[in-house]
Order: sequence, then structure tokens, then C-alpha cells
Amino acid sequence: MTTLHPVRPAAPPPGPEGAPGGDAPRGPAAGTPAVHTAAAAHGSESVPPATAPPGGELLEDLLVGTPDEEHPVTHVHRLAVRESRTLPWPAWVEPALRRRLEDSGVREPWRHQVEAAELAHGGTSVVVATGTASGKSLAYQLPALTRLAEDPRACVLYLAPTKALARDQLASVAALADPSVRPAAYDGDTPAEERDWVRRHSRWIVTNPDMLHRGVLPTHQRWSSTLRRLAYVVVDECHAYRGVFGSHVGHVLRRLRRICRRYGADPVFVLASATVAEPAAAATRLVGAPVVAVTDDGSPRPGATFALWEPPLTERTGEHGAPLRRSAAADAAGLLADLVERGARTLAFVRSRRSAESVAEQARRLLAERGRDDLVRRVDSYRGGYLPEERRELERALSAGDLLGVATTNALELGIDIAGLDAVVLAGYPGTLASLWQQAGRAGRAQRESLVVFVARDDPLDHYLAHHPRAVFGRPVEATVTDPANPYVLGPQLCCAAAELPLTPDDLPAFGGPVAEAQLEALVAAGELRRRPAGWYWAGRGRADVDIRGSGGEPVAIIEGETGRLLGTVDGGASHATVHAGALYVHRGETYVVDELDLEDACAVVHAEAPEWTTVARDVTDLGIVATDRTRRLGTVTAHTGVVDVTNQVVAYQRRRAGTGEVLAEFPLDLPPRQLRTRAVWLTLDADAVARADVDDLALPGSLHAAEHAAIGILPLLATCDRWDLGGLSTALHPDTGTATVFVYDGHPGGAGFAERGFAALRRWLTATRATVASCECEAGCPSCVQSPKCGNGNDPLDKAGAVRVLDVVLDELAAAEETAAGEDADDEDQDDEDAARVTPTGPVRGLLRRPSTGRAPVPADPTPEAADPGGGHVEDDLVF
Ligand SMILES: Nc1ncnc2c1ncn2[C@@H]1O[C@H](COP(=O)(O)OP(=O)(O)OP(=O)(O)O)[C@@H](O)[C@H]1O
Repeated sequence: MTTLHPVRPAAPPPGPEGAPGGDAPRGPAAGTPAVHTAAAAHGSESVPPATAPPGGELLEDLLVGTPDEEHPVTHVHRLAVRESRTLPWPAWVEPALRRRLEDSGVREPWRHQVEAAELAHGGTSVVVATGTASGKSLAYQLPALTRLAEDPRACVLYLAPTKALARDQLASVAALADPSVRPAAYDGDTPAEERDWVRRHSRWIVTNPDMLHRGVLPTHQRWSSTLRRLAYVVVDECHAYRGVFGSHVGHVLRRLRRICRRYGADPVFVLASATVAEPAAAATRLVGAPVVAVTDDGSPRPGATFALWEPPLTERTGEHGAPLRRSAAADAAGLLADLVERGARTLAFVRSRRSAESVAEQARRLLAERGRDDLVRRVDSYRGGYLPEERRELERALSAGDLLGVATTNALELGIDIAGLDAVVLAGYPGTLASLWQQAGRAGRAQRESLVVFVARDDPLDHYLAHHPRAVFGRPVEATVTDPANPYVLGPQLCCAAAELPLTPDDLPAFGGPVAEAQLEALVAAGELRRRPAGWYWAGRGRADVDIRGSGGEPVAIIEGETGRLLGTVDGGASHATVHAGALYVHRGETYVVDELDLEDACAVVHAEAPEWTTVARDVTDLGIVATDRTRRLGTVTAHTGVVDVTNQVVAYQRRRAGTGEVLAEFPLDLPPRQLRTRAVWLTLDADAVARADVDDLALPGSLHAAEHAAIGILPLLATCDRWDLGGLSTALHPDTGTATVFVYDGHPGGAGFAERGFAALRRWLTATRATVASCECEAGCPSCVQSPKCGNGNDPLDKAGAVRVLDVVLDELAAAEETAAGEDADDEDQDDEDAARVTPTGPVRGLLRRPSTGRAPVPADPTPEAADPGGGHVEDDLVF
């Protein structure tokens, strides 16, 4: 059972905290020089044990002294305690394995572990869908390691979405396995000279879908002895395989099963995730074969206090005089410092690499100001883009308790065994409920209640969630949206499959049946495949390949000019917006300014500098309609979905004063435009609709623009994405529609299903959008409603009142159209929306079929991120592609 109730501050008298009118974090006023301590060695001195009070008490303690008008907690939710339920060890578990587990503290397996292990041992593929830190690993380790002990030739393939998780799992298996198993990693970091050894000797190969796709399947002959003896395939954190990437991974697994069959193997799949909706259906879709779900969690949970927190409004104003809240980063830094001071081991999850740096820095500064130098060096940052050895050391220091507070991107979200923290702070909605629960799940030390604080950012969705707790606690995690029929995915995947082994008609049902057949015809016509009596053969030039992560090209190396030292990397797709010449780049508390971005050599040369400003890129976007797939006429308004071409160019950047965001100067940039062919949803309003909305020619662009921003901010509530996955464009007169138009598009080549989901759930989407804009207390628009953090036009023009009237007209037309649809009540319509959203487009879409890359890769490249963080998707970035 859970309870919802507002929290009252434990002690109301106003204190000195939260300097009014400033963007200072909670705590003593800022202003003293920054303390750069991140590089300090962790654990060089003895570290006092952390003794934090339980979550509820911690929260009350944190709120002491907060003035009433600044009271940030909007709701508190309590996660109940759960008692453990165990079952006896299955009789078939190998005795030595059982002994090792018992020695490591696993006295008896939990119920779900036995249920899943029994199924897998009996040959049934299974998905373990139980909570974070519920010991899902044991569910596959029991049957798989037992099998390896009984059959000295059997092999296991373990797949993780990130290298960091893979390495964590490798260590855990190495501690349990018999020496003959020789667990080993086969990923992009495996030196070329070791790869052959892994192939020949390892019986537990830890890899990722990218390596399977590029490094194993295309050269399956070299892997034949492993594939022939493959007993189990483990797919960990399977919820990570969603959207375009998930659709690709689904095909990669089908290709694996096909090749295994060729060698006479039929491995059992074991999947695991704490946050997958409809686990049996989602896992079955991913693997392409029946998978049974185990969901009844038998592990103990100590309970948690989960607070929703909205920073108060300040007296500062932002673009166009909009009122500003204290920033989520500032409050997160204040909370991190406060919690560390109370001995609470805390992770603060932030939305960008830059925020990870600045939140850690602010927290250290606060601790230094409070005279807690002993704690300053126990706070650090963690993110993708650090060198692997830096990350390993940070992970070790965190696990050992040498570090008490870490500001991190979602790089620490997935599965790394760092559970057992006292508190987690989430600075901003991480984009999906699945991520939110993964991050929250890192808190929870044995038998002690933990604290989770969600700090809302100043944007429409976070504002909405802070005031609609049921949208957080009353909803299941998002369905895993995949679209295996997306021609951008299916076409290249069929080419890869045919290059591995000619495709035969018998193979087609696994790849989508008639959709695959239609796609094959298109590929034959395009000269990619050749039809022969025995099947379809790869006929393209070079090697069949596709970038399954759509990561937007090679990572860009960040190099210090003076020393030639490699500082880190940034995703190719994010490089124009984040490491253009003149950009400020932050690495573990140290700041650098970019001298040059060399696109050809994929490197950015920087020098150390600590200016008083930060930088924000500006871009321009152009959009053309390629094909309209579906149209819904609603009187004077029409909704469409289809294929569009988007051209984006980073054209300038602003220098903004650190802390206040005041624009100091703007500089032009000379970067090439980038093209994206994707899917969009768009609304057209004819002259009558515009007249009914009572917006004149002058107000129309701002009204549409404001409606577009708010709609983009809210769509992630309905689609499994976040606002950084989406782009938008609005115009009073679009050349392709001849009328006022608002576009929202997927920021992924070929589309990812988000815009289509918006089209399918139009009424719910726009109703929530309208409610958010209309209920916002600001006068003329602010980041909580219609301002966008990534607007290429600097949030100009924006007309909040006009946006509400435009949305009213659209919703009126929608209601009228739906009233005429006989026999449907509201629930049915919602159901229809859901069903429609799952419909996958059929057949190849004209212009979408892309010729697979013909680049040769003698040593397979591995684009698997070390960690699943957004690379460049932070608030200063615009849509990355
Ligand atoms: N039956 C058990 N009894 C006691 N401890 C256990 C048991 N099973 C697993 N554990 C411990 O629980 C911890 C979490 O296990 P594990 O990492 O497998 O969880 P998980 O469900 O995979 O977590 P995540 O949500 O991070 O993926 C580990 O330290 C493990 O040793």
C-alpha cells in the first residue's frame, strides 16, 4: 500500500537558506571561488562510515528552515516495505556453484530466482521482470553456470546495452564460475590480439548487440564452434532496447537465432529488466520467439520515501522577461551537499554531462563554504566521455564508500551493482518512467528506508509531473515501442542477414512475413539483393552494414592542444552543438574552451580556461514533406502523419554569464548543414480555424510556436521518448501545406514511432498540452509552459494566450469529430488510441529506403557506449542528429 500526502516542513521558521532572487542552491549564499577537487585521489585516507537517518527523517531534516513561500515539496509517496520470500535451492544446481553463492551471502534463493531458473533449466525462454537489485542475475547464473559445469563444451553469450554494465557482470560471473569457463569480454575495448583467444577459449562471452551485429554474425564461420555449442543467451536490461535501436536489436537477435539453427543450436534466452511493461509480450517481440515472464518479486525491499520537489520562483527573469524558478541543478547540488553532510551516500542523476560537472562543483563549493573540507573530496561527478580508467576508479570509490556523493548522468543508471545508497536525487525527469524507476532503484540499503527526491526542472513536463503525482506513481512503465517494420531498419537488416547466409522463404516469417517480402522486392529492385532459386543473396558493394544506434557518426575526441592529452569524447551527432569553436567544455570540474572543431579528423582541440561565461549553440531548421501516410480531417483543422526531410544547421553560439544566463554576446559559426529524413505528425489550420482562435497575422507565428513547444514538452508523457528525441517547426504559412502548420518530428533517421504515437493519441496529447499551458501561473510564457530550452530562435516569438486559443480550436474540432463517431465512449476511444499507436506502418515508404553503408571494417568498430548517457543531449543542445 502507498499513501499520498503533502509534506509539512518540520520546522517552519525562515532561515538564511536559498538567497531570494538569486539562483543560489539551498544553503549559504554562493560567491566564493570554485573549489576544483575532483581529481583528488579517493580513499587515500581512512573514511568515516556513513550513518544517515532513514529516508523520511532525512527529508524532514532537509526541509528545516525552509521559508513557507519557498516550500518545494509538492507530494510525498511512500514505497512499502516488502518481506523476502525464498524457496529451497533447486536440486539440479551444481554443488560447487551453490557453495560459492552461499559463501558470498546468498543463503537461499528468492522465489522469483527459482521460478525463472527452473524455466530456463527446463528449456523455456524467460524474462525476469522484478525490481531493481532483486537479484535478477542469479536467475540466469544458476541454470547457465550449472550447464557449463555439466557440459564442458557448452557456451553462454551475455549481452548488455552498455560496456560498463558488461564489465560489472563479467566480474560477478568470474567470481562464481569454475575456472574452465574463462569468462571474457568481447567488445570494442578488447585488444585485437585478445579477440582470437576469446573466440577460442571463453565459454561465457560478455558482449553487446553492436558487436554481435558487426563483429560476430558477419564472420559467423569463425565463431562456429561457439555458436554450435551455445546453450544460453542472456539479454540484460532488455527495456533498453526500444525505439529504432530496439527494432534493430530485435532483428540482430533473429539473425543470431537463424545462424545458430544453421549450426544445429537452439539456445534458451533469458532476459532481465526491472522496468519493462508487458514483459512477456515485449520479450517475445524482441527475441522473435515465445518468452514466459516471471514477475512475482520475492526479494526484500526496505521501503522508501519519494518526494516530488519543485524549486520556487525567483525574482529573476529570463528570455523576454519570463519569471524563472530556481534551477533544478542548483537545488540538486544543494540537496547533494546537504545529504552528504548528513552522512547519506547519495547519487544525483542529472540530464546532461555538463550538469554532472556543475552539480558536483556546486555541491563541493557549498561544502567548502560550510567548512567541511573533509567532505569536499568525497563528492565527484560521473558521466560518459570520461576515459575508462577514470570511470573504473570512480565506480570503485563509490562502491567502497570512499565517495559519498556523486552527480551523474544516466551512465550509472543501468544495473551496475551500486544499489545500497541512502538517497537518490533526480534533477529533472529522465525522459521515461522506466529510467525514473531505474534511477530511484539505486537507493535502498538493506533494512533501511531510503530517500528519493525528484526535482522538477523548469519545463512543461516536469512542472506537470510535480503537480500530477498519479502521472508518476499511478502509471505502469511505458510500453517498449519498437517498429521492426520501419523500412530504415528492416531493409538494411535483411541485407545483413542475406550477406551472412542467403535468405530463404522459410526465414521470412521471423522477419515480418509479407512486410519482409515487400522489402525484399524493393531491395532486389534497388540492386542490393539478387533473387536466385535458392533465395535472396547480398549483391551490394562492400559489406552490408547499418548503424544500429543511429548515433550520428564517429565520436569526436576532445584533445588538449598544449599537451596532446585525450580528455574524453563527445558523440558525433552532438559535436556541432557542444564542441564547436568557442564552446565551453567541462571535464571533471575543469573548464576548457574549444579552439577548433576538426570535422574531418573528428577531434576538438581545447585549452584550459575558466571564463565567467558558458556557451549555448543556436541553429536553424528547414522542413519539407516527402509523403503523407495518414490524414485525419477535423473540420477546419487537419492532422497528418508521414515522412519529412529536416535540414538543421548550427549557425551561431551565444556566450551567457554563468549563473544568471544573461546573454553577453553572439558569434556566427560556419558549420555544414545536416539532413534527417524522418517521420512527423503535423497539424494544419485553415483560415477559419485561425479566425476562430482569434489570432491576427501578427500573433499567429508566436501562437503556433508556443503551442509547438508545449506539445513537444508533453509528448514524452505518451510516447517512450524525451523532448530531446523530438524536434519541431511551426509556421504561419508552410510552402508544402499552403496554410498555418505545426510539425513535431522524431529526431531519428527513419523515425522512431514517437510522432506517430502523438498522431494516434492526439486528443490526450493536446488536452494535457493545453492544460499545462493554461494552468501555468506565469503571465506571458516561461520554461514551465511554452519556452523551450533548445529553441533555435531564442524563444521568439511566443504567444502563450494565442497558443491556448489555437489548442482550444483544435480540441473543439477533435471533440466534434469524435462525437460523430457513433457508439464510442471515452474509454473506448482511449483504447483505440492505444491500439492505433501500436500499428506499424506496412510496406516500404517511398524515399525511405537507404542504401546500406558499404564501408569495410576489418576490425569491427563497436559504437556501444561505455554508459547510456545522452552525450550531448543537455539543455543547451538542440536536437541532435
Ligand atoms: N537470494 C539472495 N539472497 C541474498 N542476496 C542476494 C540474493 N540474490 C542476489 N543477492 C544480492 O543482491 C544484489 C543485487 O543482485 P543483482 O545485481 O543480481 O540484482 P539485479 O536485479 O540484477 O539488479 P539491477 O536492478 O541493478 O539490474 C547482489 O549484491 C547480490 O549478491
